[in-house]
Amino acid sequence: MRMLVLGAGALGGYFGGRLAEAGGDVTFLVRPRRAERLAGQGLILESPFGDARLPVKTVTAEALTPGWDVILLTCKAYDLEDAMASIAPAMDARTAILPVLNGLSHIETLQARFGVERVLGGLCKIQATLTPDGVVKQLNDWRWLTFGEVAGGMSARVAAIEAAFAGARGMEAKAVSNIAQRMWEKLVHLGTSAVGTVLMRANVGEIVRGGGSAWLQEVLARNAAIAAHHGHPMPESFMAEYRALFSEPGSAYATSMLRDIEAGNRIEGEHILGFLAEAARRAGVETAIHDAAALHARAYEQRRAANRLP
Ligand SMILES: NC(=O)C1=CN([C@@H]2O[C@H](COP(=O)(O)OP(=O)(O)OC[C@H]3O[C@@H](n4cnc5c(N)ncnc54)[C@H](OP(=O)(O)O)[C@@H]3O)[C@@H](O)[C@H]2O)C=CC1
Ligand SMILES: CC(C)(CO)C(=O)C(=O)O
Repeated sequence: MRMLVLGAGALGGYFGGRLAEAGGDVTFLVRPRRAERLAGQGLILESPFGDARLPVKTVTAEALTPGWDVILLTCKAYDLEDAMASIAPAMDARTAILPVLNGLSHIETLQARFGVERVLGGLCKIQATLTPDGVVKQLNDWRWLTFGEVAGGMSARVAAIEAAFAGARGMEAKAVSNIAQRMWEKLVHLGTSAVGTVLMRANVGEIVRGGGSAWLQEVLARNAAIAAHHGHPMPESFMAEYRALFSEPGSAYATSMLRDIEAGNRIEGEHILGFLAEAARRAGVETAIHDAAALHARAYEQRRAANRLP
């Protein structure tokens, strides 16, 4: 299976790197600065499952030609337009796009551009980051890449992707028959942790130790109500797992959005927090907390644009 990975950041670097390490046919579609760094130092992974420094194949957008089975799309939501323009020359009738972005609305955007049949659903449960010196760091043992046909059911192509990743260490890739439901579950999970950690500028343990466990549970309940209104009720087993996750006083759990804020980077505020606030309004769920989180993200972006970050 020929895989093109757009982006060699936290997720692209980690999952693409693990597949390359296992002998998979992987090429990274990167911008010139990252291409230069990868050529110089290789792709460096630091992970509880074993570190690696790998020579990897790269290509830049101008040199891209068709002939890929899968494009693993790992950009941030604010780069989606540019990423779609970059992958367009790679697309042909056999190519499936597997996006791992958080959120939901990118699926329709990709379908509108490339056709419904070209786009898979996908999500990741992992905590990883790209350090300023170009190292992909996995921060704990979360390692799951989950994907499937947006319309539901299994297919030869998603089974083939699962098989391609089978030998890769430090990750578990799974094809599922209900990816739409699973993406809503991820949004409820991420929505709770992003609203919580971004509004409080603290990790889950710090919020809980500060007396915020009940508040996090309320955010979780509201996100579940939003998902239910949109046709995706959360199973009780899911709620039990995340009620426990959001009550742990010792937890160091934080989101990629909080890490980006702390590093002064752009964030996916509208794509995740703005989307959730709007979805809450449509669902008739009390919106005050979601509105505050979305506003907080917008105010952060304003401050960043004004060059006034500490
Ligand atoms: N990090 C995490 O722990 C998790 C992240 N996610 C989600 O996964 C998605 C990706 O996040 P993450 O991996 O952290 O992001 P990163 O910023 O670490 O990586 C994204 C990469 O995409 C590259 N990119 C963007 N546009 C293009 C383009 N047109 N051509 C080539 N490369 C491009 C960027 O390259 P450049 O360096 O050139 O800008 C960047 O390196 C997000 O939606 C995030 O919310 C989900 C679960 C966990
Ligand atoms: C929910 C979480 C923390 C884990 O995958 C995530 O998606 C993120 O940090 O962006």
